[in-house]
Amino acid sequence: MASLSFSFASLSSSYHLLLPALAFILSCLILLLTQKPKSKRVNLPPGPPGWPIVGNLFQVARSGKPFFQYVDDLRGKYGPIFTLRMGTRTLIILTDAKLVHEALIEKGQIFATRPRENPTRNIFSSNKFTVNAAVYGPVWRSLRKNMVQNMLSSSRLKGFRHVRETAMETLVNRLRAEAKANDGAVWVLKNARFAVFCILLAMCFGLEMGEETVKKMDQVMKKVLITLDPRIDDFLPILSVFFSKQRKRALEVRKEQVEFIVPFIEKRRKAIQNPGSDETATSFSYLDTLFDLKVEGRKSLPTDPELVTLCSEFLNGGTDTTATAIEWGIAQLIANPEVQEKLYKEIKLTVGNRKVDEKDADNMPYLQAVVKELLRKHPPTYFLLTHAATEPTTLAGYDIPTDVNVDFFSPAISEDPKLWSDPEKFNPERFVSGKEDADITGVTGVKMMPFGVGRRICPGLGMATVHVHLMLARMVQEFEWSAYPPNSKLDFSGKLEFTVVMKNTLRAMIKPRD
Ligand code: HEM
Repeated sequence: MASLSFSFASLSSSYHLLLPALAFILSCLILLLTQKPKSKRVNLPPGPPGWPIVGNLFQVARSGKPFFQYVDDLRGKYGPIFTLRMGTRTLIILTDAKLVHEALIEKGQIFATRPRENPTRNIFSSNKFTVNAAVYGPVWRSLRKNMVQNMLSSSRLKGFRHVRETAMETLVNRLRAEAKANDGAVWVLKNARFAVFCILLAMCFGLEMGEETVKKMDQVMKKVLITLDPRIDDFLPILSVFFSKQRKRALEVRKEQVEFIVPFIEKRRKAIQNPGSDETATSFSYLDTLFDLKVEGRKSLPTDPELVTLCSEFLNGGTDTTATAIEWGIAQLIANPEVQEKLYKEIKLTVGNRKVDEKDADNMPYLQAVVKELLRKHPPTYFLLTHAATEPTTLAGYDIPTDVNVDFFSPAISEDPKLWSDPEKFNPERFVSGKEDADITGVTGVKMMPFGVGRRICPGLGMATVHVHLMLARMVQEFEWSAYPPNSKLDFSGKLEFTVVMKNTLRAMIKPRD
């Protein structure tokens, strides 16, 4: 889930702000130089030399490269663990599977917390009152346990089967209608996103919602994500005086989010207080588990704004991540028609003429291999997964203080030639033969980490897997996918938004199967 990591996407565009701020920074530098040196030197991992106060911010901004590219280039020079100083923030970046295992599995408890947040994020996380943002401790345990046991366990998931079935029908119908109106061409991400958003909305609020409400809800969520994009003053808080307009804007967006979502919370509350009174209400929802949730160490129940935050986390956690996986998946099936054909044959052989059901995935080893390869090659949140240490510790002989971000750069692992044969190639066969299998939870060894590993591993892993298998299988069962414009070559470069999406949003041709 990308709200978990900094996107840095807008950093280069803030470059012009750095120069006028320089004078301000220099005066602070004088102050800094007059300070006494600290008694004990900390032995941090190596990294590019930076300037006082701003650290490596200038280099990153001036490089003109996307931040993930910049990080990727550094690992060639500094090895599997290195340090970047982004203003007042220190990032220690890990790019090696063994080190990830040491940090997140062997020393899992130490690296299970999150670093301090910037003020904007604190507003939208109700001061760290979400599973993702909570520091490792009682609040995190209570929220995570509730989400996993009451919503994401396999028995709970089964209860929402009808929601997924309806969403799949809607998806197929929308694709058919869009293709009919556009000579066979459809947008992939947008349609996949809509389908999964509808599923999560129904699970979250337990209310049937019309298309217009769904769209409005989506707009509100997107506005929040844009507001959360990091700004230069997140790294140089002394510049925050220049960003009062943006701070005011963040408060306005939060107000809009709360005012839009609270009426749905009230509607659901009334529906469960008076069963049968609301015909749009379904039998169970995430909200039902939150109304009376007793959180360890807190006397009060969650407030309405906190419920808004928790619902938003549920929706955001699973929407873009899953839709992004589908976009890359369809792109790979187009680029590798033999894989698409083999998958279609497996679907035909397994289900005959009826529609694919989510249980069918258990009997489709090739579908499972395609999805695993897809998550290896294109982990949707492949950028930095951000953790922090609960106590000072060491990794690879270097000191890891508690006030630094410990970031995991997962593509370096899932494309490591020491771990994978021909890692650049999209090749589901590697998983069919069993020669190159990988434990996706990382417990027995880390080779890929699309859902993270260790105590903070994505709690939605099971649900996300069901969604990706089902959606991909249905989309291939119903349609033959090819490039748009016909015979054109796909560009597989990515760009960092909330997740790592295709740089050129995928539009594809579909032909209904017989
Ligand atoms: C393909 C889909 C998904 C992908 C690739 C994905 C990926 C991730 C990743 C990489 C993390 C960070 C792990 C870490 O910090 O080490 C994470 C955390 C999280 N994800 Fe997902 N996720 C997906 C779907 C979902 C779904 C469907 C939900 C729930 C509705 C969800 C809820 C969360 C939450 C709450 C966390 C925070 C966990 C914590 O801090 O304890 N995710 N996810």
